[in-house]
Amino acid sequence: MCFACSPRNPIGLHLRFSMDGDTCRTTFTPREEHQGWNGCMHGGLISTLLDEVMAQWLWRQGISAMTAEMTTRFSRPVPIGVPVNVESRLVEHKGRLWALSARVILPDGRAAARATAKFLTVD
Ligand SMILES: CCCCCCCCCCCCCC(=O)SCCNC(=O)CCNC(=O)[C@H](O)C(C)(C)COP(=O)(O)OP(=O)(O)OC[C@H]1O[C@@H](n2cnc3c(N)ncnc32)[C@H](O)[C@@H]1OP(=O)(O)O
Repeated sequence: MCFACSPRNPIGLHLRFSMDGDTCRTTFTPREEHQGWNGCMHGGLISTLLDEVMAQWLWRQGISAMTAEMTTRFSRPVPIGVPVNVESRLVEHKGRLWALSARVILPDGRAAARATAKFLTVD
């Protein structure tokens, strides 16, 4: 029962994804229970959004892969109650290794966080 995407996980984020050309997208509005710093979404949960949108890009191409490495830059706070768009793209693919990038975008179009990650295909 995935914490990020399962509709049956009672404490999950219940994210829903779609492909838009070569981009995987989701939206999320953080609530009080997702707070870290006062009034802002917890950074670990922002990382979850970024990790999941990249994993889902792969899943939607029929690729089962686990996150092997991820780097996140938090540029601006994500305020509680404000909807954000989250998107990912493929950067590079070599053998079992897939490199992707992702962003969390505020309603004014500015990126609040960016990540790059390496995924390895698993059986
Ligand atoms: C019904 C709906 C279902 C929905 C499902 C939605 C799915 C989405 C859910 C997703 C949830 C969200 C996502 C999550 O939360 S995924 C969960 C978080 N991630 C993990 O738990 C992963 C833990 N790690 C592992 O299990 C293993 O380390 C893996 C499987 C990743 C690799 O262990 P494995 O034993 O298989 O491979 P290897 O170690 O021999 O390495 C093989 C080669 O790769 C090279 N290498 C390794 N690492 C790196 C690196 N960082 N940069 C560059 N290269 C790297 C390495 O040098 C070697 O190269 P070479 O020596 O052969 O040349």
